[in-house]
Amino acid sequence: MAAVAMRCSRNVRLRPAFGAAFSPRCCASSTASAATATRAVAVSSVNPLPKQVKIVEVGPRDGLQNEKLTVPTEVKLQFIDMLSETGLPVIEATSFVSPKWIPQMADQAEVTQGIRKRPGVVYPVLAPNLKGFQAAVKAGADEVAIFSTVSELFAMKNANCSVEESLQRAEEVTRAAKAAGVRVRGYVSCVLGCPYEGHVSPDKVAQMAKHIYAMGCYEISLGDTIGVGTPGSMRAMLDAVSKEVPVDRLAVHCHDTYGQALANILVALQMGVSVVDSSVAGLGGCPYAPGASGNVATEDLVYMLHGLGIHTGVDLQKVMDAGAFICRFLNRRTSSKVAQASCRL
Ligand SMILES: CC(C)(COP(=O)([O-])OP(=O)([O-])OC[C@H]1O[C@@H](n2cnc3c(N)ncnc32)[C@H](O)[C@@H]1OP(=O)([O-])[O-])[C@@H](O)C(=O)NCCC(=O)NCCSC(=O)C[C@@](C)(O)CC(=O)[O-]
Repeated sequence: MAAVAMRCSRNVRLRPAFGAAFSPRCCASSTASAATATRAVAVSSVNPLPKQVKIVEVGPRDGLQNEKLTVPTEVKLQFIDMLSETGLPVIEATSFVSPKWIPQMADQAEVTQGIRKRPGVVYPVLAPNLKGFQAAVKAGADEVAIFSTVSELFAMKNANCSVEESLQRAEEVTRAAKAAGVRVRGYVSCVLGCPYEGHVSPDKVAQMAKHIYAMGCYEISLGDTIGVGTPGSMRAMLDAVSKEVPVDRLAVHCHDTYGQALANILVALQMGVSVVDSSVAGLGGCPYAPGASGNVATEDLVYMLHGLGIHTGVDLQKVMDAGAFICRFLNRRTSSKVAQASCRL
């Protein structure tokens, strides 16, 4: 990795994430000070780092889609409303997929209709096919996301179709969306490895990204679905993809199975990417990607970006509060290292 040059910076003091009474599993005591300091540093690299990064919060969708415990609609709405107060510019709210496949998203219409939309915040929803798109629009969604993959076996397990069929479905959605004036984001899954097929060629990812971009998606999110990537494979993949799609139209979506997510994101930033997906408390994972763990935690991403002096517009404390809220409901420990550290665990 490139040499790190320190420069003068102000300390950032994180207040306690939440009180002991609020989350006893998480906080040892109400006096936990969580005095964590960060220094803004300049990372010298071939390309300058972006001054600003757009964070796409996927917690309410990717974060909850694989949870065993059914999360009531009111809890999801409170969670989304808390996230809306954090300064996050994009919050992926739910997915209009089959409830037989993803029972946790069965209340997609109620969630979409119930969000207290904050001006300036975008609330996309996943729509794998025309049926999902029409239901999403009927429920008031103003942006949708389609998904495909480079892996035949993953496409079959995840969406019960071939890659070709998934692209046909995506094409139908993007066409209908264009006619309806709805913006579409595109996901490509398994870009750094597939749970069924193993190694994935960067050129194949580049061709898929190009195809989906040509359909009219305004942004392509490159998913390391099972979190097997390394800074090396991320660099090789982005090298290939950025020859086909402008880098300012790319996002990265990193699961953290092997603990490489932040390192991979840093490489992506060095290569000019300035949109990053993340999930509060590190929740998430595709139910049809065995072995996948959660996404990079939004708290950890914000902490790193702010430490690099990169603007996000996000209030870390408020994100930690939203993470504590959902973890308390799920009765699970946060996967965010920053939230754990701030609780002095
Ligand atoms: C894609 C389908 C719907 C195809 O599902 P299918 O069973 O192949 O479709 P079908 O057309 O044969 O329809 C079968 C039944 O599903 C219904 N149906 C059909 N479409 C819909 C719809 N949109 N919403 C609600 N219901 C739907 C349809 O009406 C019918 O109902 P029935 O007659 O049996 O009662 C299904 O396979 C599915 O829902 N899969 C779930 C995929 C999913 O949500 N995976 C997780 C998200 S992707 C991900 O996490 C990766 C990502 C994006 O985060 C990035 C990364 O990490 O890489």
